[in-house]
Amino acid sequence: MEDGFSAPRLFAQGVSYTYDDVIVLPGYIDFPADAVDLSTRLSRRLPLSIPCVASPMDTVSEASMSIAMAALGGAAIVHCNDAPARQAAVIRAAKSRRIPFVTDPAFFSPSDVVPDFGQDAYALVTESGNSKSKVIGVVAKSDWESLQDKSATVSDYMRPAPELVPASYDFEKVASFLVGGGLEYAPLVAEDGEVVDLVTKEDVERIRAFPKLGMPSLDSDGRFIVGAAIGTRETDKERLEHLVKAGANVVVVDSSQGNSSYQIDMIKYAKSMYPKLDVIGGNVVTIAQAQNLIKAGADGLRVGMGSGSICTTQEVCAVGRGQATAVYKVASFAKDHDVPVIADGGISNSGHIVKALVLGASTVMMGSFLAGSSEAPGVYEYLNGHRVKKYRGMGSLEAMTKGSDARYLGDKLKLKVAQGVVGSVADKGSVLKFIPYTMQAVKQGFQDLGASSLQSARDLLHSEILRFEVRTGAAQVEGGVHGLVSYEKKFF
Ligand SMILES: NC(=O)C1=CN([C@@H]2O[C@H](COP(=O)(O)OP(=O)(O)OC[C@H]3O[C@@H](n4cnc5c(N)ncnc54)[C@H](O)[C@@H]3O)[C@@H](O)[C@H]2O)C=CC1
Ligand SMILES: O=c1[nH]c(=O)c2[nH+]cn([C@@H]3O[C@H](COP(=O)(O)O)[C@@H](O)[C@H]3O)c2[nH]1
Ligand SMILES: [K+]
Repeated sequence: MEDGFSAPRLFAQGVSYTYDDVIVLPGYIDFPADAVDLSTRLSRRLPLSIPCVASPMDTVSEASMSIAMAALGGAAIVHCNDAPARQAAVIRAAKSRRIPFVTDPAFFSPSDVVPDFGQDAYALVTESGNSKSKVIGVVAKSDWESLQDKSATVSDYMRPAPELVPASYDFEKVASFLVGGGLEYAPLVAEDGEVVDLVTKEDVERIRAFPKLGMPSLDSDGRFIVGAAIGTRETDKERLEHLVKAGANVVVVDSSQGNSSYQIDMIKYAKSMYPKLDVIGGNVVTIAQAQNLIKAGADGLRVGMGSGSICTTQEVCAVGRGQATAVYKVASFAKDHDVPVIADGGISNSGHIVKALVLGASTVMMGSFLAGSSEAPGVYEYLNGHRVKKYRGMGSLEAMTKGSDARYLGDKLKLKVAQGVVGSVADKGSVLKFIPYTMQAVKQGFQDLGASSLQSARDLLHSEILRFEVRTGAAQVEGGVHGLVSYEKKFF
């Protein structure tokens, strides 16, 4: 007897469904959750060990996020709401190290007086007071605080030059260098002599308290894989050159509606200039859009229009698609061309990730899910007693105005209409902690539906063994916490 709907039948009803509308029926379990393999591809030639990608947004993805996501086995796409040289510098910073965090220490010169330590316990002293000159000592904030004579120069109370660690060392190597050597701190130094960071014993302890890191995303030189966004203007060709020189492993052509002559030309240009570079196109939500971008040479597709948490496109332009339908339709088409699909936007819990992957996506791209982390750009603020970080749409007036110098140069006379909002999200701590828990939850979801890998989920989907149903409003209420006077929702 038939039970539930197959995906083709579910998505052929003329209804735009999103993740919360659908539910996956359980399958048969004959393996432990830990055996679920979430390894995948970001684009045709770029493998990842977890299906997570950080959005190219200026409140999400810069160096710190790129490093942490690559260390976890995912990736981040550095946003392009900045001058090309600045975006390239972010890529270089991310690729200059193999540890999963950035501390961004202060640099002083020996003649400095009244140094500003910021939040740091230590700062580096170099010959000319910048990262490009030789390390000659370290100053501790505590030493400065206990100084009687505050007019002393840094050279009067600095500690001797510390032992240096090559920036190519990964976290475990740096940790054993510090701990094994009984050291308090050590500067990370690149091959060209530039000081990349200062790692302390406290950093090592903090990272060791997080779940153990899995297989990081590394390029053939053993450096972290980092992606970058570009636009579709003439000036983006020059940006692309900067990014490729900086070592970007993949570029995402970043438009809300990717099926345009502008984007098709840009994909063709990028593929002809840099044949070894994977180029991801988007955004798309239909088969016809996907077809054009694949024909132009796209190595990956970003799917989602209006599904983002900060996104007002569907309200403003009346165009878009429910995200579950969009992912299923585009992924079903793209698989026949061996083009991986990124389900972009609308992810607010691990169940959404399971649904996106089960419907054919190879990865999920997340903005709001990551924007409250310590790795996202910006500082924490307090709002009605909650610790929050700012999160804004790249189509919000604020972001458009900020990017106007770079992105909208020449468009100054055009009327700008926002397709996004500015808001804030709750502090979530480090992605190095909550992404491993999220991945464990995704593995449990895969186990419940009887899929031990992304490929096996896809086989179940296309053989129509995997069954779905639409949830009514009441079923959605039932599926959430209900009927309690009060409760606390703790994820891990
Ligand atoms: N995923 C989504 O649903 C949405 C995402 N966004 C995000 O907001 C940001 C801005 O997106 P868009 O507004 O789509 O930026 P965009 O730069 O792709 O497009 C802005 C406008 O410029 C036009 N344009 C693009 N290239 C051109 C060229 N070479 N010559 C002449 N005109 C050209 C486009 O047709 C469009 O009217 C992106 O980061 C995007 O990801 C914005 C809205 C929706
Ligand atoms: O309509 C939009 N207006 C915007 O201003 C905007 N900025 C980002 N995005 C898209 O939203 C995705 C992130 O969505 P989430 O916060 O739901 O993860 C991102 O990855 C983008 O695809 C926008 N969409
Ligand atoms: K939305």
